[in-house]
Amino acid sequence: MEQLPSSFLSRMEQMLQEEYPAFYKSYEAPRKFGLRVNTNKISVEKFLEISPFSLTPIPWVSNGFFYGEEERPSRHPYYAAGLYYLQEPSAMTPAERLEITPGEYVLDLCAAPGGKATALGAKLQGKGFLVANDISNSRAKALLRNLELFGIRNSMVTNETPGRLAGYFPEFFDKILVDAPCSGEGMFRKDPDVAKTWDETRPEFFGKIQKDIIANAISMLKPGGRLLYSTCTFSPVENEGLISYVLEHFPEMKLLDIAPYEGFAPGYPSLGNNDERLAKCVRIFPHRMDGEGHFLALMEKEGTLTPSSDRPRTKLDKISQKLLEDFFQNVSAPYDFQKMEVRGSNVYYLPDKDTCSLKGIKFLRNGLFLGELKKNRFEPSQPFAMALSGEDYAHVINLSSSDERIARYLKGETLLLSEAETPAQNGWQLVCTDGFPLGWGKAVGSTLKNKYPSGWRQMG
Ligand SMILES: C[S@@+](CC[C@H](N)C(=O)[O-])C[C@H]1O[C@@H](n2cnc3c(N)ncnc32)[C@H](O)[C@@H]1O
Repeated sequence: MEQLPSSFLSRMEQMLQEEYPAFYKSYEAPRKFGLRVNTNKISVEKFLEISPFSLTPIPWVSNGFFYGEEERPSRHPYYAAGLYYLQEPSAMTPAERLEITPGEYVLDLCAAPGGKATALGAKLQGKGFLVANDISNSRAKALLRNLELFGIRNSMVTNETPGRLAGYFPEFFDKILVDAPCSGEGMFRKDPDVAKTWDETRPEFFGKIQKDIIANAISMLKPGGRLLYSTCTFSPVENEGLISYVLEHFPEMKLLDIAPYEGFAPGYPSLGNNDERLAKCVRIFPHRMDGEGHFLALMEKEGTLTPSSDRPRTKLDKISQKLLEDFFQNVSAPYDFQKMEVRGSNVYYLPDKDTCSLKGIKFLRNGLFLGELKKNRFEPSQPFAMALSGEDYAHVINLSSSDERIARYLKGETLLLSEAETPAQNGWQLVCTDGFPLGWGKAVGSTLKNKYPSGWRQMG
């Protein structure tokens, strides 16, 4: 274990008192590795039937599993098929404890690289609207990739400050997750570099940013809507202190109980403004359960929730409609042409949401990028392949996950098909592994031209 900052340790000793030796000792234990099943693509039961990994359930997360350090799930074809996300177990808790009903409008305000946004998107099951925002452009790109890999089709990825975003979405969302930038004290075991860059001023520094973020988040929450605030740090000012600020300045916000787990510890009223309600918050400590460290507070805004609507409202020109109809003859999944929008030559499938002006908003993607209209044809995109299931497209090349050609496909190589695999008709093929889409290929006889985009390829 790296040397931990002494002022951090003495603060933890004061906070934990007789529990402190167990907390300190937990840093000698190896870190825990977690995998979260993408229920947008596969049920937990079905995944367990096909999983090649040795998995143990994470008891407080319905679709989360521990895996051993020796396993390499990021190298398996199922990773490229978007069947799971690799995530530190305690970091799975915030999205798990924010209940989502398909059809709701959901915001993940500090979303990159998407550990929690992918979970929220999966819970929406393709219905409603997810805005996944991050202030950092480079991190927002990684966020978009993860949402695409997960096959989330009803999301918008924005790259805004919370203040500007609030101007577009006043009292708009049913649910909001604020997984705030923080001093990261819960990451010291997982990532020793965080401990090296930490200093005593970090909690105060982040505390100020968090106040601005939460105030804007509250303004975007519908009356009756729910907001979950989380951090991966132990410092009081960023946790109970921040929630005390909310209770004092936003009387319309009340704290709710969080679905219990025996390893959770309650928030400490004495570390905030002594308001007893702070005990409804949850603290995750590494000596009490198999997670690195987190803080959660679930709040509701006074009022009655009004349902979100889902009006489709686009109209395609005749030529685009014809080219899309030709391609979609082979797609059995229900895609509604009234939700397709052409921008330049690109075609997008828009999320189910009410019309509101988004003029000037900085975004990377609104809806699912379906593909491109060329002169006399439609070319499907990689994110579209990831949003389909193996049964959704008429022409499939299905390779076993143990087939050596999968690694070559993911590197962008042309593949040779056996006689039995060669399709009767040339053209677009959905390349799958064990029935789960990886991307597109184009068959010309027994040759499968590779359409896996260069930006998605795996090197080495
Ligand atoms: C804890 S990380 C989010 C992790 C993410 N929720 C996940 O599960 O993968 C916090 C994020 O907040 C972003 N951030 C930093 N300052 C911000 C600000 N002032 N407003 C909004 N987001 C901010 C960072 O770029 C970072 O991606």
